[in-house]
Amino acid sequence: MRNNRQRSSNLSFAARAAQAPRIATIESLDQEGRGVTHVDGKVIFVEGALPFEEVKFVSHHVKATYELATTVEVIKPSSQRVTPGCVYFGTCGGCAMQHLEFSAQVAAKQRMLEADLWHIGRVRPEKMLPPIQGTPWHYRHKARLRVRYVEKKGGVLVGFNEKGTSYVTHMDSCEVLTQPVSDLIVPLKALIGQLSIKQSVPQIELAVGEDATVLVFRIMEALTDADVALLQTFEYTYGAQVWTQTKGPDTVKPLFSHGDKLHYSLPEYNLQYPFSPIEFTQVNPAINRVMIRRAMQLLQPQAGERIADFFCGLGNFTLPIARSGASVYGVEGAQALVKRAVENAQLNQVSQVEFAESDLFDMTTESLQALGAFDKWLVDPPRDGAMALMKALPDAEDTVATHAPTRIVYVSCNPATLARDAAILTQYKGYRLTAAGVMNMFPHTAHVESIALFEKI
Ligand SMILES: C[S@@+](CC[C@H](N)C(=O)[O-])C[C@H]1O[C@@H](n2cnc3c(N)ncnc32)[C@H](O)[C@@H]1O
Ligand code: SF4
Repeated sequence: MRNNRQRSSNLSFAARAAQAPRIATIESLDQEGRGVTHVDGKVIFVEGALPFEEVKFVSHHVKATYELATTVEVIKPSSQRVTPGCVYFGTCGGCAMQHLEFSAQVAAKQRMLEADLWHIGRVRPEKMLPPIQGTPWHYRHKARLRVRYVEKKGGVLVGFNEKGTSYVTHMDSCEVLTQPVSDLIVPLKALIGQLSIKQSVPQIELAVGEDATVLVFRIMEALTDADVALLQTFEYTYGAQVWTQTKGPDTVKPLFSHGDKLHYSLPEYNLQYPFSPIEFTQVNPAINRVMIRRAMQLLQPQAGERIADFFCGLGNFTLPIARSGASVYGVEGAQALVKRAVENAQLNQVSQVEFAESDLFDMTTESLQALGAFDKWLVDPPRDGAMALMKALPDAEDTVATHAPTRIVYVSCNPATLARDAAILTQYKGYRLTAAGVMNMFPHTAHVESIALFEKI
């Protein structure tokens, strides 16, 4: 009893001590863009601090093995520290790295990729590819904006969540959304404030195509005639199409049935991609074009080859691969995207493609063999990676199996799962990791997008 009491009073003393400002030198950046330091052997993640800086910080979460802290003063700033370009940086959870010079962000992401490949996958790429980077601002063509009616904050909030909370940021603009969409935030707040159902609009999904912008209002109650009139005036005034979603994805539809369709294009391959606002498309179309060019350079598709595009979505890589003359088999888990990919192939008159709907997390050696042999693979999985697919490949010592591709180009949005899958490929399946590199698809966030080439030994 006495010991317990003593331990709890010691703990609260430790917690109190941790809440007093302390000083430390930052060692590195973590996967979320926070500074990392160690004090008395305990790791501390310091929001707002950069490597090599001396900072004064205060902990707000004290655990036995780690602490979460916030910078209260930068005593010795990094030479790479810059003034954030957005006034909401620090409060808004949408960005994590605006205080770090842009090219240093890309270098930090490359270090994160190399660290994961080594620490998780025990593999180093034979060659690091030059990073792919584009414009740092106003690149974002897809986003989900939260909406909240908060009377005491003066009405409706429209924006991203505040960092680490479920509160909506009090914001009037955004430096990473396209400029026309950023300019819509204030009018959207005014619009929703006038709706009879202003407390029943939890989010707006936005999608920007080359000729159209669509705002999908999630609505939990029926619109009145007066609401519809207000939304129509908004669409007419600002040129952004108003769509609604009442329940599941199949209830997404335009409120007023007119206007150009959403689409993006890949001029290098003479391809057009119509898409629906809630279908997966890459958020940064400029980087997408460069990424596809890089993927083609690594894959080297040739006429006469048979190539698989796993996690193919609406055919973003499938159709450019097919333009080489190779025949391509695209596999995707979402039925709507498979349908869209088939339509896109027809629209672009690409004939030597086939698409199939399948859950690739359930892939087995037998189901992979049943697809027939492929010369090469392109793999672009979600954050969970493609472990089942990698495990389904024949083992390195299996010299009889014929379905092992000579090249695998792996596009990844999560370096940790890429590294795990790289370990399978290099340790068990007889592949070398011949090249890897980062693509700054999401500037100012800590999100690391990368591409890797595996070649059969
Ligand atoms: C990162 S996206 C890539 C899509 C496409 N390659 C592109 O560039 O637009 C990942 C895709 O994997 C699909 N997906 C997610 N889980 C899946 C699963 N278990 N089986 C098959 N596809 C899946 C998603 O629907 C999405 O289209
Ligand atoms: S997401 Fe937009 S509003 Fe939020 S910090 Fe980034 S630029 Fe600013």
